[in-house]
Amino acid sequence: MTKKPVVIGVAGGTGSGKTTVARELYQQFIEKSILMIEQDAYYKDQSHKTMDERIKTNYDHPLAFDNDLLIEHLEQLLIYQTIEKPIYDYSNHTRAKESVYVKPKDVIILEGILILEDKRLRDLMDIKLFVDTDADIRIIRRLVRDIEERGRTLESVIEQYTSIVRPMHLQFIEPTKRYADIIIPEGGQNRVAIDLMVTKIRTILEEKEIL
Ligand SMILES: Nc1ncnc2c1ncn2[C@@H]1O[C@H](COP(=O)(O)OP(=O)(O)O)[C@@H](O)[C@H]1O
Ligand SMILES: Nc1ccn([C@@H]2O[C@H](COP(=O)(O)O)[C@@H](O)[C@H]2O)c(=O)n1
Repeated sequence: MTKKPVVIGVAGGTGSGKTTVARELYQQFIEKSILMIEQDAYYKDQSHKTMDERIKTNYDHPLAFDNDLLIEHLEQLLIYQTIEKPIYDYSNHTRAKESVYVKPKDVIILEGILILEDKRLRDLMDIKLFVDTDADIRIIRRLVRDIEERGRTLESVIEQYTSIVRPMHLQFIEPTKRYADIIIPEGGQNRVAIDLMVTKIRTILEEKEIL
């Protein structure tokens, strides 16, 4: 059997705890061979647009992402080739000038709001997770995070959430829950779900004779 990395998708709405879950899983396999890819790194480059145009962009629509590049990179990682992953700059709403070389590993964690929306991406995943957290908790978490880490104001987060993030979540993100193999309520604090996932990933790796 030809060796092939295991791909685990972690989807869910903004602030649901996707990154926290993905990092928990990452930590469990850090001694082995694991890497993490954030769909956010594949937001389309907007360096040719004005700041005003960038601020007004809908970042919660499937078309905001360069999934072609993301798929190309996943396919390279699946045949154990190194990729040059873009770095996203949330403060400037575009790709940073720098990128990062990512070496292939046996386990790939792919995390992002719309990773289950694109069938081509779903077809590349061995396990699909959806982190399910109530909208009130998600917006509180997002408010704090976007102000502390993404250079936003209270007013801008509220305006973006009500006009774009919420309706796009209902239209595009929530419906992808149906594609998940496992739905994880409350994310990173859900020890039972994390432990189950770790056991499952180990089994897959053993079956593939990777561990
Ligand atoms: N279970 C939790 N309890 C409290 N805060 C949390 C929890 N999970 C995540 N957070 C915090 O909420 C914010 C968003 O979490 P994150 O994992 O980045 O979500 P996502 O990647 O889905 O947007 C972060 O600041 C994180 O530290
Ligand atoms: N320039 C940008 C790009 C994205 N966003 C928001 O990020 C959210 C996705 O990231 P999470 O870590 O929260 O899953 C998404 O809801 C976009 O609205 C942004 O605000 N600005």
